[in-house]
Amino acid sequence: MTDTNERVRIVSDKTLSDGWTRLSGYELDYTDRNGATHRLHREVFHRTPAACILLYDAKRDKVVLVRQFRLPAHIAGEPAWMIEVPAGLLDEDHPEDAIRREAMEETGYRLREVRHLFKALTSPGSVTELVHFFYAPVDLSDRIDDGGGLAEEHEDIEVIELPLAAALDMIESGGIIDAKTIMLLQWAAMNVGAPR
Ligand SMILES: Nc1nc2c(ncn2[C@@H]2O[C@H](COP(=O)(O)OP(=O)(O)O[C@H]3O[C@H](CO)[C@@H](O)[C@H](O)[C@@H]3O)[C@@H](O)[C@H]2O)c(=O)[nH]1
Ligand SMILES: [Mg+2]
Repeated sequence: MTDTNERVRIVSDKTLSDGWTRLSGYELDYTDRNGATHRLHREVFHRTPAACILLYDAKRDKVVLVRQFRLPAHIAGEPAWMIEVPAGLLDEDHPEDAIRREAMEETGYRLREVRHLFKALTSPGSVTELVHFFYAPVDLSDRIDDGGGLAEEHEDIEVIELPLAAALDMIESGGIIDAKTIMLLQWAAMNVGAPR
């Protein structure tokens, strides 16, 4: 197998925008599978890593989800108060520490056992964002706070508890259109939920 790094030489990296997310314009020399080298221009959004989690109460057969306004969904013409699994940026923390913090801030659940499932690049053609996926079993006694997000960041997060089957149905009906949420609900259907 060819060392793919030998096929890629970054020639330059120019910052095109440096707001909440840095946008770079790269020039690179890319050698294709036939051995021909081409100078390419590619733009990359530098997002930092994130984590998300499926909270599942097996006794009640319910998943714990959050609903919040997402401007990019609004701009894309999709329903913008999106139903998602709890998620957040790592902010330099270890992924498990970060997801415990985010679960508490957004849902008020204090997690006991947390399982790392897998990681995924959410949009690898243009964005560096790597998301760590977690699962935690919960029950009602773990909910020690209201959640709702951080007031100082103007987070306005509603906690929604749904039967797993109802959440799965919302994927098909278009009520849930967030990719990481769809992935975790489908993982649950395959691994922990009651057979449908
Ligand atoms: N989008 C955006 N958010 C901003 C900005 N400035 C500040 N924020 C704030 O940054 C915070 C991020 O909250 P987190 O809970 O850490 O992240 P998240 O928004 O839930 O992000 C997760 O889900 C996204 C959508 O799937 C992912 O894109 C993201 O990587 C992560 O997984 C929010 O309070 C948001 O208001 C901005 O310019 N743009
Ligand atoms: Mg969040």
